[in-house]
Amino acid sequence: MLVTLEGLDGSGKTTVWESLQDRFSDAVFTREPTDDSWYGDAVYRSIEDDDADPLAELFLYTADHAAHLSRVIEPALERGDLVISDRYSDSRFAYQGATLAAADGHALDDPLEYVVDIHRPFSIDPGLTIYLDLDSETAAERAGTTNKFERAAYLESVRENYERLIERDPDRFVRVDATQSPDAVLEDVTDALTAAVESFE
Ligand SMILES: Nc1ncnc2c1ncn2[C@@H]1O[C@H](COP(=O)(O)OP(=O)(O)O)[C@@H](O)[C@H]1O
Ligand SMILES: Cc1cn([C@H]2C[C@H](O)[C@@H](COP(=O)(O)OP(=O)(O)O)O2)c(=O)[nH]c1=O
Repeated sequence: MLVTLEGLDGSGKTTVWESLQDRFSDAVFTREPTDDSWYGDAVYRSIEDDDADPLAELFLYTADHAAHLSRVIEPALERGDLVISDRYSDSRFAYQGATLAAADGHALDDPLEYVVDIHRPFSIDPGLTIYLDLDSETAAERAGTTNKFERAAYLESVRENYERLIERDPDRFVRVDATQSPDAVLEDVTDALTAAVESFE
C-alpha cells in the first residue's frame, strides 16, 4: 500500500515521517524530491534558482517522480511492502499548479488539471494521503523563509490547490490539524495509517 504525506512547507511532514520510522519499522520510507539520485539533484538546483522556468521545473520534478516510481515505489509495492512517502504527486499538482498559474506566457486554462493530466498515463495513485493542514503564515514562519510575506502569499495559493485536490478525491485524504503539538500530530497520523493498513489487509 502506498501512503503519502502532504502539506505546505513547515507543516511538519518530515518531523512526522521520521517519527513513523520507529512505529512502522517494516515499511519503506521514501520522499520526493528524491535525495539520492541525479534527478533529485537537478530538482534541487532548480529550487535554488530564483529565475527557474516554471514549465521546465515542472518537468524536472516529474522526471524525478518517474524515476522514483520505477526504482523505489513499484518494486516495493510488488513485494507487498507498505510505502510511506514524504511528498508525492499532490505536491506537483498543488505547487506547480500555483507556480504555473502565476507565470506569464503559458496559456494553460487550468494549470492544476494540466499537471494532473501529465501524470495520468504512468503514475500510481496513493491508497491514502495524509494532509497536514496548516495556515500559510504559520507554515512560512516555521519553514524559516527569508521573505516570509512573499512566501506566505504563494503558500496560500498552494493551500487553495490542496483544498481542490481534497474536494475532488475526499475518500483518499485524511486531514490532520498541523497546528497541534508534534506529539498530537503524530498520534493522529499513526491512527489514520493504522486504520488504512488494517482495512487494506
Ligand atoms: N506540530 C508542530 N508544532 C510546532 N512546530 C513544529 C511542528 N512540527 C514540526 N515543527 C517544526 O517546524 C519546522 C518544520 O518542520 P518539518 O517537519 O521540517 O516540516 P516540513 O517537512 O513539512 O517542511 C521544524 O523546525 C520543526 O521542528
Ligand atoms: C515534490 C515536490 C516538492 N515541491 C517543493 C515543496 C518545497 O517547497 C520544495 C522542497 O521540498 P521538501 O524538501 O519536501 O521541503 P519541505 O520539507 O520544506 O516541505 O519543493 C514542489 O514544488 N513540487 C513537487 O513536486
